Amino acid sequence: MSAVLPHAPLSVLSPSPAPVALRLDGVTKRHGAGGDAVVALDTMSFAVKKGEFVCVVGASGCGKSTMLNLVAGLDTPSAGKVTVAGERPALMFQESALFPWLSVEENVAFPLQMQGLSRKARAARVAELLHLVHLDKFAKRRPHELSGGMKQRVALARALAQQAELLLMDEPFAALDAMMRDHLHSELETLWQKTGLTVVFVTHNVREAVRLGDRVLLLSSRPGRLVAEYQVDLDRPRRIESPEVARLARTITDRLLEAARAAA
Ligand SMILES: Nc1ncnc2c1ncn2[C@@H]1O[C@H](COP(=O)(O)OP(=O)(O)OP(=O)(O)O)[C@@H](O)[C@H]1O
Repeated sequence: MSAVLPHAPLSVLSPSPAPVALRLDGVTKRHGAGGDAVVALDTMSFAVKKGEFVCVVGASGCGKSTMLNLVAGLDTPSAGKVTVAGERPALMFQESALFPWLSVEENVAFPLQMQGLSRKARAARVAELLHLVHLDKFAKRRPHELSGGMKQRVALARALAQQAELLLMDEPFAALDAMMRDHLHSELETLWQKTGLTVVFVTHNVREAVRLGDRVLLLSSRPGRLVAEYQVDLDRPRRIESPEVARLARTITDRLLEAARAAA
C-alpha cells in the first residue's frame, strides 16, 4: 500500500531540504562580565544552505565581527549553539594578512603544506589557484610589490587553498577603489559559481550586499539582533549601479536606518 498517511511527518511529504552549511541557534555573545558586559549578539538564529551566498549588513558595532569569530571557532558563544558542517571555515579580512616575507606562491602554498601535500602536489595546486585569481604572472612577487586588489586576490587564493566548504569574508573589499571592487565582485562571483563554496560576506555597503548575495541578513545594533532578511531574486551577474540593485538597496537601507533609530 502506498497511500500517504494524513499525519505523516513533513519530511515524508516534501523533498529533502538543501543541506545546511551553517546554523546559529539562539546564539548570544556577551563580552566582559557584570555591569560592564556588552551584549554583542542577542539570541541570533539563522541557517545558511550549502552553496548559498549570504551577505550580512548592519550598522557599526552590531556584532558582525563577533558573529564571524564565533562561526570561525575563534570565540565561543555565551549561550546557544553554532553548527558548522565540514572542516574549519576559511577567513578573509579587509586587510589581506599575507605573510610579507613569503612570495605570492609561498603564501598560497602555506595551507597546503599544513595539509601535508607533497611538494609536487603543492606546486600543481598553487598554479591552479593562481590561475583562478589571474595572478599566474605574479607567483614570485612579494606582497609589498602588489596593489591592494592583487593582495586580496592572493588572500582569496590562500583561503581557497584551505579547501574549506565555508568562506567567511569580513569586509574584504572595503579598502579598495570602486573599479577594483567591481572587478573583484565579478571574480568572486565566478569563483563561487565554479567551486560551489558557501559564502558568508559581511559588509557595511548595502549595494555590495545586493550585488553579491542570494540573501541579505540585516542586523540591528546593541544588542546585535537579526531584524530582517531579504531574498535577492535578481538575475546574475548583477551590476552594482543597476536600478534593480539600487531599488532593493534603498529598501534595505531604509530598514537599517529604522533599526538604528530604534537603537538610539
Ligand atoms: N573583546 C571585546 N570586549 C568588549 N567588547 C567587545 C569586544 N569585541 C567587541 N565588543 C563590543 O561588541 C559590540 C559588537 O562588536 P563587533 O566588532 O562584533 O561589531 P561590528 O558590527 O563588527 O562592528 P564594525 O562594523 O564597526 O566592525 C561592540 O559594541 C563592541 O564594542
